[in-house]
Amino acid sequence: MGVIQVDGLWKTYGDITAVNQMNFAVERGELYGFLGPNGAGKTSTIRMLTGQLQPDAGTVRVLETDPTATPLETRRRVGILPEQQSPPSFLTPREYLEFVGDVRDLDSEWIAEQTAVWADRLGFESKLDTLHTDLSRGQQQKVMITQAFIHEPDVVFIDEPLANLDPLVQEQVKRYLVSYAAGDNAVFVSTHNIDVAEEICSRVGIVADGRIVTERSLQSDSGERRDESLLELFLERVEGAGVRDAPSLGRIGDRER
Ligand SMILES: Nc1ncnc2c1ncn2[C@@H]1O[C@H](COP(=O)(O)OP(=O)(O)OP(=O)(O)O)[C@@H](O)[C@H]1O
Repeated sequence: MGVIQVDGLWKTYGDITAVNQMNFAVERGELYGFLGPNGAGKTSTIRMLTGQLQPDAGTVRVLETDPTATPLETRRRVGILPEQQSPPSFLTPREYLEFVGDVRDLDSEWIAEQTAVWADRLGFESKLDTLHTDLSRGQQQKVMITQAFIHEPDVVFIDEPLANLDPLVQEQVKRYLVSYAAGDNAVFVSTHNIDVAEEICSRVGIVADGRIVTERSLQSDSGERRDESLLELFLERVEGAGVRDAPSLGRIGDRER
């Protein structure tokens, strides 16, 4: 069984089927990219994997916990960087990371040390005692990345990890994600950035209309990365699934062929 195991997952909102018989598994050591057009069901899936949303059917296991039955246990053991979320405006990064450490029962000295390590790594030392409301979007994203990793979880879920980051920090974060997964952890990244997925992911699942339409390993057996374009595969599979929200993809794909 994978550290993330999804079988027959199903979620509807009224008449809309957001997740439709989704199946996949992620193993330790993988940096798994979850790719799909707008409305494909990625956020709904992540929310069910992290105990924030109840499925209508199917089973989900994360580190052998059941996030639908014991969401707090799952959330204690994983890191989560949700889509477009900011740290609380009325706290500073130091206060917020202390709070995160408290919630996770971590030693306060250790959290203080880790806060310094992460502030140095991502370059927000000078902002540690500034209210989040006075930080830029990118500086807030650095704090959100820190809270997802600070307790060294075995599994991390990240929605658009590089949003708002400058190119230098993007490179650092990409390298960190690769090395973190390689350290016998699993990193699950939802992104629209196909180039980044192709660069850092060891495997991707392409989602369309609420299900995985294809999976691809991005490393050959010899460990070399493959030559075929992930963008081409994405366009072909998403169009093949007849996705409602992607009417212009054919034109983009035709131009590139
Ligand atoms: N709370 C909700 N109520 C009703 N419909 C919803 C709700 N949340 C999502 N949906 C619908 O479910 C479908 C899947 O949405 P979801 O947010 O999971 O997609 P996504 O792949 O994360 O999209 P994006 O890439 O645009 O963030 C969409 O059609 C969306 O409109």
